[in-house]
Amino acid sequence: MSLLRIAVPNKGSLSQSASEILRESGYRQRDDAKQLALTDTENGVEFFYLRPRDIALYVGEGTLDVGITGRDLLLDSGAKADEVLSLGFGRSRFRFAGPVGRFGALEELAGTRIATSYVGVVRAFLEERGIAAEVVRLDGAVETSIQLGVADVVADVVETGSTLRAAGLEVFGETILESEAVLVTRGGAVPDGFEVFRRRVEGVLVARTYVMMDYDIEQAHVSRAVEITPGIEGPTIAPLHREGWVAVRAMVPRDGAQRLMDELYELGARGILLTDIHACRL
Ligand SMILES: Nc1ncnc2c1ncn2[C@@H]1O[C@H](COP(=O)(O)OP(=O)(O)OP(=O)(O)O)[C@@H](O)[C@H]1O
Ligand SMILES: O=P(O)(O)OC[C@H]1O[C@H](OP(=O)(O)OP(=O)(O)O)[C@H](O)[C@@H]1O
Ligand SMILES: [Mg+2]
Repeated sequence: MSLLRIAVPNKGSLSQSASEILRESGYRQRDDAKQLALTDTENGVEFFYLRPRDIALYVGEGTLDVGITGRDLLLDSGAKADEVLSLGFGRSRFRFAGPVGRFGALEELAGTRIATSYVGVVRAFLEERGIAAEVVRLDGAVETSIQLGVADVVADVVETGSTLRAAGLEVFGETILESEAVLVTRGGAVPDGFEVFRRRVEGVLVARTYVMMDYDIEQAHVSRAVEITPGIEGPTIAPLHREGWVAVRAMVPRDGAQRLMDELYELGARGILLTDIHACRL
C-alpha cells in the first residue's frame, strides 16, 4: 500500500504545535529540526517538513496528500486545496493597522500604500470592496515598514497585539479574516489512509476539549446527576459496593468542568474525580 504523504510546517508559529498533535496521534515525528522528511512505515505515512506558506501549493498540485498550514496562508496561496479540519492552534486575526489615531474607517485606505506578506488576501479584500490602494509585498517584520516610509498602512497577523503596540500602531476597520491551523487536502478523491489519519487527529482534538468525570452518588439522585453530566452517548452507571449508591462515569467538556463538580457535590455526589483523556474515537 502506498504511504499517505503529509506536509508539516518546518518552522514558525505552527511548527511545534503541528508536530505535537501528530505525536499525540501516534505518529513518529522528527527530533532534529533540520530533518526534511520522515517515513513512518508502521503507520503508513510519510512526513515532509516544508515552509507553511508553500504547503497549500504542494497539496493543491496533488504532490502531497494532506497538509497542515494556516487558513490565512491557504487563502493567500490561491491553491486548489480545501480546508477539511480546523486544529485549534495558531489562532490569529488578520487586520489592517496604522499609526495610532491616524485611520478610522476602511474607506480611508483608498490611495494608501499597504505593506503585507499576504498580497493575495489583501488584494482580494480590496477588490471586493472596490477600494483602490497600492499593495507593497514584504516578507516579514511588516510593522516596521511605516516608520521606514515604505508604506502608510500594514495588513498583518495579530495575536496579542504587542508587536503592533511596540511599533506605535493600532488596528482599524473590520477583521479581514480569523485564522488558525487547518488540515488541507486536494478535495475530490480521498487518498488511501486519509480517513484513519483524520480520525486519529480528531480524536486528539476531542480529547483536548473533554475530560473524564467519575463520581459516586445515591441512586435517588442519579436522574438529576445525569442531567448535569449526560456524557456523549449516555453516562456509564455501575453498581457500587454500598447499598443504594452507584458510580457514574461520563465525558464532560473541559471548560466548565469545575462548575459541574460543584453542582454534583451540592447534589450529594462524592469521590468526584477529573482525569485527562489523551485520545479517543467517538
Ligand atoms: N504570533 C502569532 N500567533 C499565532 N499565529 C501566528 C503568529 N504569527 C504567525 N502566525 C500564524 O502562523 C502562520 C505563519 O506561518 P509563518 O511560517 O509565517 O510563521 P511565523 O510565525 O510568521 O514564522 P516566521 O516569521 O519565523 O517565518 C500563519 O497561519 C499565521 O496566522
Ligand atoms: O500580535 P502579536 O502577538 O505581537 O503577534 C503578531 C506578530 O507575530 C508574527 O510575527 P513573526 O514573529 O512571525 O515575525 P514576522 O513578521 O517576521 O513574520 C506576525 O507577523 C506579527 O508580526
Ligand atoms: Mg512571521
